[in-house]
Amino acid sequence: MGAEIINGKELSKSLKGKMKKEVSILKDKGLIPHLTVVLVGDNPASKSYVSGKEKASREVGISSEIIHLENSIAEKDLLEVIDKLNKDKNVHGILVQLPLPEHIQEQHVIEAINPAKDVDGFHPINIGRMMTGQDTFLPCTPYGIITMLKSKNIPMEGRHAVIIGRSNIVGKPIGQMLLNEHATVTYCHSRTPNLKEHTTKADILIVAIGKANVITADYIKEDTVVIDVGINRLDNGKLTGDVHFEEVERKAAYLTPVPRGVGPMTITMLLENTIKAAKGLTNID
Ligand SMILES: Nc1nc(=O)c2c([nH]1)NC[C@@H]1CN(c3ccc(C(=O)N[C@@H](CCC(=O)O)C(=O)O)cc3)C=[N+]21
Repeated sequence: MGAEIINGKELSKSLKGKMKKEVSILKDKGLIPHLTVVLVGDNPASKSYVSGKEKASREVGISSEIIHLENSIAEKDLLEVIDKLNKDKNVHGILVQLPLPEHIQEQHVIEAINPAKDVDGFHPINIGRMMTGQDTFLPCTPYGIITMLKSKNIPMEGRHAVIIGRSNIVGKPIGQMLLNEHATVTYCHSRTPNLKEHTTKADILIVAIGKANVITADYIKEDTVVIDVGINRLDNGKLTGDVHFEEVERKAAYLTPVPRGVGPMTITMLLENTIKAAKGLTNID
């Protein structure tokens, strides 16, 4: 037995193949989707994610550009850069890599992006549209998770989804999106007493804690679908998730690996959102 592994890297590959065809049709019509990524400072993890986004864009024929700014840039100067991109007709998608330096308020930056170009889906207008079930840019990581579940025809309707983590970019939105798919949703977080009491009732368990290997087999019942959103770099340089893979693999029905799980899907959904932005399909002004 053992869990079926949902390989995000392979699923990404097949989705990117389809997108490549779509982009080439758009190009024939004179429309080249363009993504601008704004990177502030020299955080090594951010740099590596940004180059992953650039590589994936290239693979499907999306034109992408990185604007690299000094760590010391003033908030008002960053907002000016965003304003220029908002006004540039050739820029369809804008992504400001997070986290930002401490002297910059992330929320100011997120709210400065034109919602019609907000391919991260972080703008309050897009969050509101997502919560009310309207067509919009869905945040990439949760969108990737839903896409992984659908790729395996895993039912969500009436299932009990338990989420560990309540960040604005993963925990909160994945709960809302699962609710839109008619799941019953429980949110857990760092102040939840008796975490196990909740996780052992989950049909679908979304783990976004940010601590290596904490979810062991005793946290789940048999046949749970376990989605590991954690990315932890160990001292030996290896990447690992929040889920103890070997233990949970023996008990779960499905499990996503780290690496090659949710991470690559996050980038792939960003490409989907960029194509959507280029086509101007969201009815956002
Ligand atoms: N505005 C903004 N939008 C984001 O979407 C965003 C962000 N800021 N800040 C940071 C997080 C993190 N994130 C990841 C993307 C790809 C992988 C990924 O491809 N991971 C590979 C491994 C990559 C490696 O080896 O380092 C994998 O899991 O297989 C991981 C993490 C996007 N984020």
